[in-house]
Amino acid sequence: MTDEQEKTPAGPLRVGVLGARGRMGIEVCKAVEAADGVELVAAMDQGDDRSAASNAQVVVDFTTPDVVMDNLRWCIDRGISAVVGTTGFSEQRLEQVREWLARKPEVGVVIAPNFGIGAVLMMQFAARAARHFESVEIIEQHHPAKLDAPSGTATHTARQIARARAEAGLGPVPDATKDEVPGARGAEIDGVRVHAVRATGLVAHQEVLFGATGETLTIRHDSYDRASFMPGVLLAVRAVRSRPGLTVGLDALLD
Ligand SMILES: NC(=O)C1=CN([C@@H]2O[C@H](COP(=O)(O)OP(=O)(O)OC[C@H]3O[C@@H](n4cnc5c(N)ncnc54)[C@H](OP(=O)(O)O)[C@@H]3O)[C@@H](O)[C@H]2O)C=CC1
Ligand SMILES: O=C(O)C1=N[C@H](C(=O)O)C[C@H](O)C1
Repeated sequence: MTDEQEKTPAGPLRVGVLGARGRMGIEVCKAVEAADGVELVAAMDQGDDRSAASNAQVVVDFTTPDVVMDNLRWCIDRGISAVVGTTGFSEQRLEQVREWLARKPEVGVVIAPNFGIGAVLMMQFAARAARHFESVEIIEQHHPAKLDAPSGTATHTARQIARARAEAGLGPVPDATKDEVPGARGAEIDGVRVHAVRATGLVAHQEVLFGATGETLTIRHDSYDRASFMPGVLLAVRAVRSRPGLTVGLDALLD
């Protein structure tokens, strides 16, 4: 992209997609092609030459946790903003992205564990409920082709709940059970139990179960179709260049 082209006003926002032949990538390409004010300029998958996306102003990444960091570095080095749905972002990875961005202060990156508006609200409601209940467990349910467990959404939810519990001064979740079979009580993320279910027919679902004396509260979200993620993806694509630095989650974009 020459300086002259970059200065040219108006024109649709040029979007590239990485992971374009995957389940999410296919939906994203369709959504970008159908949306106003954005143009799909590159649809790249495994084995394609990524440099075809060099003229994009925003790259959307739905690939795999093992390649996403390399893709992000590539985008940031070229001054391309990025919207990332790929999972696997530990605190260390987020810190690494912040370091790369410090050298390119004009670039924006949005990394969201879930682009479903309902899912974002489900996580917010769970964080809000957390301080009122001594017990909490997360049950995430996905299609069996999903590569990672627990889901990025469940991990993010668990961390937010743990933070809210700590701020409220709650101790550990009560649990006298001894695992007779390893894994019977699920995984533990920051002290919150997370159970991952995989079954044909599912897309992406999560329940957060809270318990207190004499009552339970269940907060549940279901994505029945990957189209459910597209309003959030397009929102981030349109907003990312006006949000330099790293934005984690869609919350700030929905306010
Ligand atoms: N944040 C959100 O709202 C959502 C996040 N996700 C996450 O998005 C990711 C993708 O999910 P999904 O679409 O179901 O997975 P898929 O496996 O269907 O798609 C991933 C695609 O990325 C391709 N790929 C692998 N390496 C590269 C590379 N280096 N460059 C470009 N493309 C590459 C894969 O190719 P190949 O198959 O040949 O390896 C595949 O086509 C997962 O981490 C998932 O958890 C999913 C749904 C919603
Ligand atoms: O792989 C998926 O399908 C999904 N991945 C994301 C996650 O791990 O949370 C988002 C959504 O749950 C679908």
